[in-house]
Amino acid sequence: MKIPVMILSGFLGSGKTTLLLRLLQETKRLGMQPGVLINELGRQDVDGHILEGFHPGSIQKLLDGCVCCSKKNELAGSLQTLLQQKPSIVFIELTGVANPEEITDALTEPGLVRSFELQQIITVIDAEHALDYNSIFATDRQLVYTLRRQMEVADLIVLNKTDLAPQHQILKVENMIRKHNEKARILPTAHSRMDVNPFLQEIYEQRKSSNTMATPGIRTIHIGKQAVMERSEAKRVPSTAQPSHTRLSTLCLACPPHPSLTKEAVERFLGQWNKSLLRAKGYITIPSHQQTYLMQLAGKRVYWEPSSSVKDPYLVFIGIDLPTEDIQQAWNKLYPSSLV
Ligand SMILES: Nc1nc2c(ncn2[C@@H]2O[C@H](COP(=O)(O)OP(=O)(O)OP(=O)(O)O)[C@@H](O)[C@H]2O)c(=O)[nH]1
Repeated sequence: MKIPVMILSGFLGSGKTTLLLRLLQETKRLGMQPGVLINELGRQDVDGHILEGFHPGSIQKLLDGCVCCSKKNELAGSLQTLLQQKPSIVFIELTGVANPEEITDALTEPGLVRSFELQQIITVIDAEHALDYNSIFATDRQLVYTLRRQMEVADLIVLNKTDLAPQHQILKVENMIRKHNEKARILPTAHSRMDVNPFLQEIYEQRKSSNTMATPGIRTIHIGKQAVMERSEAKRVPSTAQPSHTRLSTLCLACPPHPSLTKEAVERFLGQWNKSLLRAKGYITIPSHQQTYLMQLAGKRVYWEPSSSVKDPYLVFIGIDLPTEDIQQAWNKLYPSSLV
């Protein structure tokens, strides 16, 4: 029986990892064995740390590039490694700038098609910021194209961060999504909180009975109480896909503890680069609190979450035309590591 694959797509910071955690909690509850493939643009792995404790050994990481372009050749190897763990389901969390159809294409290649079967593409949309992206990225047509494809090829759209957007804005985002995808169910959520059991229960039952019910080209998707039959090939567009991004770059800053490192100072530093900075995340130890935090800049918001300490704290920046050298120099000036 082929291993079902669930792809999680959606722009940077929309809530993919938050949803992945929910899916993993439910797979654990059902006693299923998940395999996870995480792809991150930065060299340092932030999401992998967040998932620590979940099924160690069954997480593969592809760092420092996007699996739909520069890391594409490594996708098959990572999936083959996961295969050795005999997972009952595989989740692939894409980078925020990945075009999911590139991965669906890769899954149909000879080395993988016999082992894996695409079950579902879930795209997570940030209700607070989605409407701004078209104007923010007006000059980067490839990125606008990618964001559109993320919506168009989705089977389910999780409209997340509804706690941060007024109702009239949520309706506008729904209309925008509908223009790009007439069929997919749109599920408004906060903190990617949704009932993931129906997705997994069906797979669990299928694998228990090893009963291949699927008619070729048709799959049954259960969302909540609704079951939708649809022809999968209708949405699978063969590779006219383009690489998903052009001007994106990443930077990793080392953050050894420094006496003047405070949350406020870090937020001021992030604000300095807000023209080009799209996302930042990483681990920082604040000496005055004697505490390490997972810091996340997503959209215009900064989140601080207490975390267990990490060996070498770091921050990953992701942005368009990011002035990486200027940022590095400014950081070194503020926090020379020799002062540690
Ligand atoms: N207020 C609010 N915060 C959220 C919600 N969902 C996620 N967050 C926070 O937003 C930040 C980014 O969430 P992630 O789940 O890491 O987003 P992501 O899509 O995986 O991000 P990338 O992997 O960088 O693309 C985290 O600090 C989350 O706690 C939500 O619905 N409401």
